[in-house]
Amino acid sequence: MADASLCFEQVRYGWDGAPPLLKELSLTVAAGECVALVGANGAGKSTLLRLACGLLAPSEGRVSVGGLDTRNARPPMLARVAGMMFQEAERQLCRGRVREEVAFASRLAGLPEAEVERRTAGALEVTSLTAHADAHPFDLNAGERRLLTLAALIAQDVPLLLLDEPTRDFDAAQLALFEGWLAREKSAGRAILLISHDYDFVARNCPRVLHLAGGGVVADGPPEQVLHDPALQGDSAGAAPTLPALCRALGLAPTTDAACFDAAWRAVLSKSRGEA
Ligand SMILES: Nc1ncnc2c1ncn2[C@@H]1O[C@H](COP(=O)(O)OP(=O)(O)OP(=O)(O)O)[C@@H](O)[C@H]1O
Repeated sequence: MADASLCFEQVRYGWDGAPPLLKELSLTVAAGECVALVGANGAGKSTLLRLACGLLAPSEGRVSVGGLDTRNARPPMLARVAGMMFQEAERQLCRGRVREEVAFASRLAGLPEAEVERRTAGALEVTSLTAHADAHPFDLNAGERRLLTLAALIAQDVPLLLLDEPTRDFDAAQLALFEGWLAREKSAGRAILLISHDYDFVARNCPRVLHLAGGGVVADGPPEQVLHDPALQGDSAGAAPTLPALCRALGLAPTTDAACFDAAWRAVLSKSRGEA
């Protein structure tokens, strides 16, 4: 897989007329990492993702993807390295048929038609959308529309994926499908930076979490650590993940792993039975 690294160096960015939203922000995401970006509403998470894919350019500092400086690289070059899923799926849908939407980026990249069709069929299958291939994207339900944006990214086959609240429209079956796909992509070495307010989802799927606040990354670590930062609990739309919260309430070491929790709790129970 091509170089998937993402690097922010001392990045500053402010929307027109507003005070700087991001200030001297530095971070890296390496190939094979699945990193969650969390923080309060308005902290600048979506803005950061747009900077990461080159839709926005930093006022100061440097953003690079796969070694390309986003300020200098041409959009077709960036599109070979990074793909983005927007927070509102419908905002990025631009074709009148599901299969056309999935094929769009590969066609734009000038791939041979046989390859475009192979990728499109594969992506529709992975996302369980084959039966909807000839539907209009706006005739899909919200979760299917979200899966359609995922299918388009799968067909684009880029090493770095930027996903803005990817799970927000999913029902339980769609979420399970998405988490299965995510696990396979992680082991294939794809780099993923995703925004989520669902901390249970983050705890299950992202070994590294970045907390964005005050224009910078204020915490960077495993979910057990970052998602329990009192500062995050105070200002975020999310809620502490259930399992570590339960561990804390029961006086156990926090874990996001159900089997570890089960073993620790059984040990406590058998100890208390022995003492009784
Ligand atoms: N297109 C825009 N034009 C001008 N200002 C914008 C634009 N998009 C975002 N902003 C400003 O940037 C701030 C941060 O927005 P952003 O969407 O990056 O935050 P966020 O952390 O992703 O929030 P949320 O969790 O609610 O999605 C907003 O409060 C808004 O004032």
